[in-house]
Amino acid sequence: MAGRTWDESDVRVRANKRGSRPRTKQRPAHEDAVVARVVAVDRGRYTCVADEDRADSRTVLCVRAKELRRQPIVPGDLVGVVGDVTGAPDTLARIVRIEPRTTVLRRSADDTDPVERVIVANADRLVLVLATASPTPRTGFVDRGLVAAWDADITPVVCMTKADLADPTEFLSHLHDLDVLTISTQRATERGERPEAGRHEESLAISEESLAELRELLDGHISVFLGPSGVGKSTLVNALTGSERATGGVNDVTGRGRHTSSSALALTVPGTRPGTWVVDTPGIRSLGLAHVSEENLLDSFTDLVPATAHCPRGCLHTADSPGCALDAWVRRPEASPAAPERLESLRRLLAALRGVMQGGDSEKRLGQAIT
Ligand SMILES: Nc1nc2c(ncn2[C@@H]2O[C@H](COP(=O)(O)OP(=O)(O)OP(=O)(O)O)[C@@H](O)[C@H]2O)c(=O)[nH]1
Ligand SMILES: [Zn+2]
Repeated sequence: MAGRTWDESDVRVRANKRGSRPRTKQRPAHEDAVVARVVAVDRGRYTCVADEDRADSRTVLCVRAKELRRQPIVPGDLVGVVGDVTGAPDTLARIVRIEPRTTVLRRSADDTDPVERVIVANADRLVLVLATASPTPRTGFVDRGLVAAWDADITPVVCMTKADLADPTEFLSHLHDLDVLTISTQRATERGERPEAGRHEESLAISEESLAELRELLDGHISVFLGPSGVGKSTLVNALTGSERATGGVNDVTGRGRHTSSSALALTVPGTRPGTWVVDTPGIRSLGLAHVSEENLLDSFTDLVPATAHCPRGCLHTADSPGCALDAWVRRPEASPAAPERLESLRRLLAALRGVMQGGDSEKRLGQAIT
């Protein structure tokens, strides 16, 4: 079929007798649609898993119905699908409806494209992956990720990889005063040991204890993994999902040589219950925050918020704001040792957001400031 362009008219629409969608008055059309989870999007083709929580769950390749116009459909979305939903080879079904989303993870503007994009729908965990060492973990990445997660009503998790190389405790103390789930993972072999002879570095094994803990944390959730380059994110995702991102999985379905590098991909996690998904975000190293309001930004620094009650009215909370109560707050004897650094993070992010609002080269500035 190479070279041929499919469109909706190619689809033979056939009533589906096993439609599992509840019938409601609001949706008279497509009563026979089955509910499917979007797992990958590639040039107008949507790879979906129909009936994800049933024994007969299957992968169905879809196009979108014209009536959906240009509404984004992203991994994590639950959609109503009609047509041939058997998932048999060479079939193509049609997405006719996008179910209401519980959450939306956005990525805002980079400097060449001012449009804010939805990356993942319905995620309820944002796993910020950092390494204890090589590369050195940066608090700015975490602070920024926490803002993005809380702004989107998603529970953040900080995952420190390579615990075999260094002790994650000190870095994690940065999160001391915050309501954040943390976990650390490490390789299976002993510290300093070299990979087995003939074994490629990339196939490094993650310890079974680490994986069991992670599976428990992810069970029943839709979790987006995000991390700077080299932290071991792919190693983890591959170990959890059993997929080799660059080569396998969806490609069997879409028939593409390689998954498009910048889009997200939802993968199942063997050993967890149905409905558990890990969303890998290749190519996305950090989240722009241009869409986050200043108020939400401040609110996500829950450890610092109480101090602002003592600020003068209209305080901008910058280092040179007269009477800003934050400086004294982070130096209280009972404040966490990480507090001054958190304040710096907050001020960097505020400055970046304000730069954006004044019409600056947003993502670039945010990127330079934070990542
Ligand atoms: N010591 C140690 N090394 C690890 C661990 N996890 C991953 N690595 C190594 O870290 C390197 C980077 O791992 P990747 O999984 O490719 O990292 P990534 O975050 O996906 O980075 P990109 O491929 O740039 O996106 C590889 O050489 C891995 O073998 C770990 O727990 N301990
Ligand atoms: Zn202030």
